[in-house]
Amino acid sequence: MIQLFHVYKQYAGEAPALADVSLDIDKGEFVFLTGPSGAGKSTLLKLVLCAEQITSGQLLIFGRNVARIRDTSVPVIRRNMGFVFQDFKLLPQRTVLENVGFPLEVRAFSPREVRRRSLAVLEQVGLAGKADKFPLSLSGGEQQRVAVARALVADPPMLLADEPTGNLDPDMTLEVMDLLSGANRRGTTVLVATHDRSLLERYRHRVVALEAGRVAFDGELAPKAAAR
Ligand SMILES: Nc1ncnc2c1ncn2[C@@H]1O[C@H](COP(=O)(O)OP(=O)(O)OP(=O)(O)O)[C@@H](O)[C@H]1O
Repeated sequence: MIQLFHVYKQYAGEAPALADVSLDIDKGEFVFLTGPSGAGKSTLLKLVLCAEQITSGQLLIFGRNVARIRDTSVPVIRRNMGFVFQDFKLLPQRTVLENVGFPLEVRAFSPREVRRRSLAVLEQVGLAGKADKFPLSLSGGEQQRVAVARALVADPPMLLADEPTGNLDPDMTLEVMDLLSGANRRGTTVLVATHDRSLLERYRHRVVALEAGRVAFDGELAPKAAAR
């Protein structure tokens, strides 16, 4: 589903943000991307989201070489992805229901269908009662769940999340992780960047650890470390 071959990403600075990264993420996988601050996690997600371009190497997304992709094709690729950011990126002037329905609106679903599906996914994240509220009147955890609902509403084949639990307390963290795991069980490929080692140990998924832009580890944590 996502393949990187010897990918380098160099911003203006001297050291590359990603150096010689080769990875293969299959359909239906749940992958944690981890590593210290500055290791390149967000950069890798941005490349997959086509928000940044690789400097060299090859990146295939849904089998498509995106190094030579035209700007007009980017929305087509993104239509197959949901994303969750640490800072939520909710639209403050729109209600919770409207925020969640946004990905369906851009896909030209009828207003009735947008409402039906948005309410259903809000129910799933335990926020049906907040549908008519505005995001800023919600707690951080609730806003994050709205962001997850928005990412899931269109049932995307692929979900990307950058520190989706970074602002949450332990209970909310588990709730958000359970939502992501539920989507994965229904077939969505999930890629989550996180610093939080306890998540890696609690959820037995593939772990890709980056260090200074390079893959330092790729596999499952040893059973001893994976306290369940
Ligand atoms: N737009 C940019 N311009 C220049 N350098 C950048 C840019 N974005 C990231 N970098 C640099 O690239 C490197 C990797 O950054 P990145 O944000 O991908 O790391 P990260 O692992 O996500 O870190 P964090 O956990 O702190 O978010 C860092 O050295 C960072 O300073």
